[in-house]
Amino acid sequence: MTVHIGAAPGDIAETVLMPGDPYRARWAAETFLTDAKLVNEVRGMLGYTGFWNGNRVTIHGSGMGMPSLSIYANELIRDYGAKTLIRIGSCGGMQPQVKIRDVILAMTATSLSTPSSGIFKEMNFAPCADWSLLKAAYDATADTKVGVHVGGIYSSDVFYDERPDLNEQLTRHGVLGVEMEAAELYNLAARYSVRALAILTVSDHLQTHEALPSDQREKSFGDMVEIALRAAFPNSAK
Ligand SMILES: O=P(O)(O)O[C@H]1O[C@H](CO)[C@@H](O)[C@H]1O
Ligand SMILES: O=c1cc[nH]c(=O)[nH]1
Repeated sequence: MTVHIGAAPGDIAETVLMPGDPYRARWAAETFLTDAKLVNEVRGMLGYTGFWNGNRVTIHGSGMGMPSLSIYANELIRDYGAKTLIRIGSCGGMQPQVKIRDVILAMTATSLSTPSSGIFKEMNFAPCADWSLLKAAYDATADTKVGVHVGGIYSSDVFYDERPDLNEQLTRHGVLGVEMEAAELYNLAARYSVRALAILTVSDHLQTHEALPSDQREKSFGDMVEIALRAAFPNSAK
């Protein structure tokens, strides 16, 4: 047990899928895993461990924002031995070719600040995805019908943004979408020599102002979960 995770030692798999929303964790575990067991519910942050095609996997919420993600990712890596962490999140589209429900594989994540900014100080560290996971995820999209984009995203500290000028510059520089956790996940993965990738489904669009309702953000992102599982276990027969 840690301060924020009630799981017993050994209850967490080496591969962890991390949605921001704990109810998305429950939905994904119930939909994709066999023998899924609830291993954490401290503060309502649900975590489940079960099997996908015989492979042991945990699906655990991160909460919203990098400070929250940092707590869970630190404890999962340092106390429970997680080795592969894949964020399965929602994001806002920032380019015209990025459509609602498309999937983004985040190669890198720009940020204004992260919980690691205090360590990096004046350095502009470039957090990036694990190449083997990114490639496996891209390969896994070959059979999907959803639109897929690979590139940079923006990890914002805020959802209600008062700096439209920043979004303008990010869009101008090809950033595909905005969310709130990936940059710190990539920082922590680099620090502790584990693998990380953020896979995001576009839930709303900053230019068209289309938006999916919250129940669909919780329960309808099956393509993304399937891509994440196939990326984590590329040799597993489907
Ligand atoms: O859908 P999740 O994974 O929570 O991700 C996105 O949604 C939340 C904001 O609504 C933030 O956590 C953002 O990163
Ligand atoms: O952080 C987020 C997540 C989804 N959509 C957004 O616009 N921002």
